[in-house]
Amino acid sequence: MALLEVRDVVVRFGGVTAVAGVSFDVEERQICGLIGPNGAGKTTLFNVISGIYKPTEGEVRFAGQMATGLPRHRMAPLGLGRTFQNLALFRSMTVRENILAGAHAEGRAGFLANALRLPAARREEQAAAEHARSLLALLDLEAVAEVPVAALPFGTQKRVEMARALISKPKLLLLDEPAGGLNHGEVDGLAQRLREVKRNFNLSILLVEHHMNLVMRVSDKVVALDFGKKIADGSPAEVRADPEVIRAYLGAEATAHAA
Ligand SMILES: Nc1ncnc2c1ncn2[C@@H]1O[C@H](COP(=O)(O)OP(=O)(O)OP(=O)(O)O)[C@@H](O)[C@H]1O
Repeated sequence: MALLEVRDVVVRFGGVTAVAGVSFDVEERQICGLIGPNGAGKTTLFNVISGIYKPTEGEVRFAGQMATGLPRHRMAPLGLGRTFQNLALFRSMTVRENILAGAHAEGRAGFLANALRLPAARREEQAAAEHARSLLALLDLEAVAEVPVAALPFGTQKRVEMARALISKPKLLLLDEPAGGLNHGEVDGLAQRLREVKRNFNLSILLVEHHMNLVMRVSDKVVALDFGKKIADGSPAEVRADPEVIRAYLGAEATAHAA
């Protein structure tokens, strides 16, 4: 059984069919890249998988459980972590505080135990602090741990967001354009970091990304969409050579040049 199963997902917005019956799987410990020209339906599908949109038809299963239509606060305990295209960090809080804020989804001790500072809550707090320390090291954030996020460059803030998503120990990490706004060197660093994160945490990653080079370098498999339909699904080499994919991208380029 695959970790994530997307089955016949359709999303309509009024008269617009943004996703027109897409199915694919993400296996355990797999990095899957979701690509496609502008308007292909990537963000819409990503929002269905992360629970922001309910599909018009079809379903998403996560670790064998139906995830479609679950309220968002029930997604993190299932093992789904995500980052956002436009960072969603607490800007006046420090890097460490932001990362720890992500640990709450994982907490089991409950509100009362936390309020009374019972031993179970204290143990959880210590474990989260320890985990935060290892994430600061892994994502090269130790030097800025006590700096408010607002004072940091965009590329560093993106690493903070990834650390915050990782502290809840997701089985599947959903990344929305992780390379967006990064410079060349930062994209190289990101490629290496994604592989390290997969190895260290034994998790799967689904990334929506415009940066083709990054997708082809880090993905174990790539799913390509065009006009809401899946046009290819395979290894990076297979998808890169797929005539439909080439046509979709060349067509998109020709349209952009004509505009
Ligand atoms: N909330 C909405 N209401 C109406 N139409 C929408 C909505 N969201 C997306 N669409 C339409 O659905 C289609 C797919 O959009 P989507 O944003 O999912 O594509 P995308 O592949 O993520 O594009 P991009 O690469 O430009 O972000 C587009 O035609 C878009 O205009």
